[in-house]
Amino acid sequence: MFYPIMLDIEDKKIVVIGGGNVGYRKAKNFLEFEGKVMVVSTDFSAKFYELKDKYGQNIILIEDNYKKEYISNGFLVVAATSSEHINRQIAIDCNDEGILCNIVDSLESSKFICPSFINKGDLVLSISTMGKCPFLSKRIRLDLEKKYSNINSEYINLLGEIRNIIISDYSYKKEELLDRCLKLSNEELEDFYKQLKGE
Ligand SMILES: C[C@@]1(CC(=O)O)C2=NC(=C\c3[nH]c(c(CCC(=O)O)c3CC(=O)O)Cc3[nH]c(c(CC(=O)O)c3CCC(=O)O)/C=C3\N/C(=C\2)[C@@H](CCC(=O)O)[C@]3(C)CC(=O)O)/[C@H]1CCC(=O)O
Ligand SMILES: NC(=O)c1ccc[n+]([C@@H]2O[C@H](COP(=O)([O-])OP(=O)(O)OC[C@H]3O[C@@H](n4cnc5c(N)ncnc54)[C@H](O)[C@@H]3O)[C@@H](O)[C@H]2O)c1
Repeated sequence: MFYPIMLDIEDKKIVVIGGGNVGYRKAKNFLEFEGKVMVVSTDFSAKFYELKDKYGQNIILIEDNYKKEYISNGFLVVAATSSEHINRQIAIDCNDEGILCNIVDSLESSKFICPSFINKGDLVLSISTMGKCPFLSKRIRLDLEKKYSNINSEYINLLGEIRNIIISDYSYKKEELLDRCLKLSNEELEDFYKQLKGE
């Protein structure tokens, strides 16, 4: 069973082996959450050079075949090569070293898996099917993206400010007020905030 968790990846060594489509998707997601990623691959798809331009020192590209030394002291490792054999070897090496690994072609050998997610600053929605059907995870993500398209980090911050006022001044009707907030448009929420502050 996989337990859903939010991991602090700041200043941790993250290694992705394999520079194709899947390795790209995994590396990009770590970078989006301010991780630092080393990618080891025999060759790289062109999109990796765009990541290098965007994220600079946070991504290191090593053009080489996989060797065990690359995962040494790793915190997280993703095996995303096109070779089933190499991916299995990476799983064995990670187990020997006690490193958490995600083996993209083997749920059974993975010690963590990557959910589909929507990142809206302080609101993160993640979806997993425990590996049963990633296609469904993606479909639900696309549906949720549409449904919650009005939510952005400004909206979450504003809700946070309003919640603070509600807790300190109106705690006796906290639920009722929060419920009202969630029914308001962004503009109406701004007005409500001003009203609460007495402006
Ligand atoms: C969610 C997402 C996140 C991400 O990749 O970070 C993700 N897979 C995504 C897409 C996707 N993956 C595949 C297809 C083609 C359709 C199909 O085969 O179903 C599509 C659809 C597409 O690409 O359109 C093929 C596939 N995936 C896995 C295997 C191996 C196996 O099943 O053993 C194979 C067969 C490979 C082969 O054929 O050789 C395994 C895994 N994929 C997972 C995650 C983990 C479980 C997630 C969960 O619990 O749902 C897990 C277990 C491990 C892991 O990768 O962490 C991302 C959507 C991101 C988004 O856009 O929102
Ligand atoms: N988990 C998922 O979401 C998911 C989705 C689709 C496919 N897959 C699986 O992911 C794997 C990779 O798919 P892809 O589309 O990225 O393939 P790809 O062919 O685009 O990329 C594979 C990369 O692995 C590198 N590579 C091969 N042997 C290597 C070695 N010995 N050392 C270092 N690098 C090596 C290649 O140079 C290439 O860059 C496949 O096994 C596929 O079955 C997983």
